[in-house]
Amino acid sequence: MIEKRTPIPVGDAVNRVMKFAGTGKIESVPLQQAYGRFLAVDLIADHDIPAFDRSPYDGFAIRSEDTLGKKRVMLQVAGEIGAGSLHTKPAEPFEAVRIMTGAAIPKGFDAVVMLELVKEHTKEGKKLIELNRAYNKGDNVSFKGEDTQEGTVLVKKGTVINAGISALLAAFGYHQVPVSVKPVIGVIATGSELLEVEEALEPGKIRNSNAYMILSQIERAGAEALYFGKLKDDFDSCYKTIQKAMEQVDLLITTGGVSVGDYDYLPAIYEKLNAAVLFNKVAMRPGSVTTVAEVNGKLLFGLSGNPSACYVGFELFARPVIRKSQGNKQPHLKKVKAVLGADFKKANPFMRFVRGRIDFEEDGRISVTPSGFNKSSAVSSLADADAFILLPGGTRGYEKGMLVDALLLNDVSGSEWPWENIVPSYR
Ligand SMILES: Nc1nc2c(c(=O)[nH]1)N[C@H]1C(S)=C(S)[C@@H](COP(=O)(O)OP(=O)(O)OC[C@H]3O[C@@H](n4cnc5c(N)ncnc54)[C@H](O)[C@@H]3O)O[C@H]1N2
Ligand code: MOO
Ligand SMILES: [Mg+2]
Repeated sequence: MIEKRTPIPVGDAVNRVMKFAGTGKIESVPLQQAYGRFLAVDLIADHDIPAFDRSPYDGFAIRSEDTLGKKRVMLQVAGEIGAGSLHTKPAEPFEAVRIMTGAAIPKGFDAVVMLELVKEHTKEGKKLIELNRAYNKGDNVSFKGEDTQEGTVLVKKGTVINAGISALLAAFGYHQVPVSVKPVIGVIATGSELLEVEEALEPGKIRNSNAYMILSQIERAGAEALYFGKLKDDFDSCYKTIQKAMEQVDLLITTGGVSVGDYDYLPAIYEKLNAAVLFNKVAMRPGSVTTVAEVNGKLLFGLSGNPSACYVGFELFARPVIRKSQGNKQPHLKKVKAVLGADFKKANPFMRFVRGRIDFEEDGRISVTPSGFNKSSAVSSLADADAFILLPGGTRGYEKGMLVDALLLNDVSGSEWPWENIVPSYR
């Protein structure tokens, strides 16, 4: 008798898995290696930016009171400073200092005149400038703290470090950056039909594409992959390799062998490992066979052998665990509204995650169109997919032009649990 599996809703399955997302350790890495990592502390401004009033232009620092109510005024140039240099001589009435962009406004001066608005003269070996209007205090000054003020929380712990955050880390002196240690994710492909990438095709065999797909997905999710190779559908060798691999990783992903076929050994392996199966059937397409089990607090993901199902299973269940374990507060795929670019007239009781491509239309709308052959076994449509078209299960199909939800695959900002209140647009 074939074992009967009870499908659970996607949301319930995600919640079950997320309970086991650990909290990772912290390490310190050189700033140049911090891009893409998860920041492990709040980044708080410990000084104002700018830290001093400075000139936004190449020109002259002046005392605005010397120009008050005047249409024409001559000032004597008392010095010259580039960015990084200081002018420390006390300011005298009717003096100006030639100043470059970024240089600190010298004490006693309170406005800047752009070089282009000044006429320069020399009289008895002295440099003079002529202004043709009055200036107010603060004219053309970049003020201390105008960008950000001391004490401001600029970036929250758990955020993925982007180029802008790298700039802030540098600005606040983070030569070494505290980041979450990347979890190590093991990958094992199972299947007697699998050939190595470099092997020639043989009748009935296929090349192992899932492993390399998952290795890339692990990298995109922000973890470290450890590849254990491919295995034949053989209970003993699969059991031994999985058991040993579990000791070396934080989380293990297998592909294939989780369904009900004669050579689908993963269910029996979970049993022998004394693993608690969190679920072995999810009400979704593709990826309904996705199984997750837990041994001694470590998760074992049994992703489907079918490439599209495997891909979807990773993004829905493994990605958020990887991100949450690094302190990220928005570990799930970001959800946006998009106009459906194709018909899905056949109703399906399960929630569908169709691989799609996002386009920004000229009228400002976002559209999402299937990226190709749409079966669980499809591999070609994954190449062009940058979103999942989320089609809730129900008794009706979907038509081109309807507003649907799409989950973004390349976005790093992510989302808190995004599957609340998903209502098909025809309701
Ligand atoms: N009687 C039933 N049969 C099947 C059911 C079911 O409920 N009852 N579920 C189907 C669904 S849905 C899926 S999805 C697949 C899942 O199968 P497995 O996870 O057990 O995977 P395999 O049987 O090992 O392989 C399935 C398919 O994928 C190809 N494959 C496997 N590994 C790779 C790889 N590394 N790279 C590329 N392609 C791979 C494999 O050759 C098979 O074609 O079961 C259905 N059957
Ligand atoms: O797990 Mo299967 O992918 O539903 O086709
Ligand atoms: Mg199978």
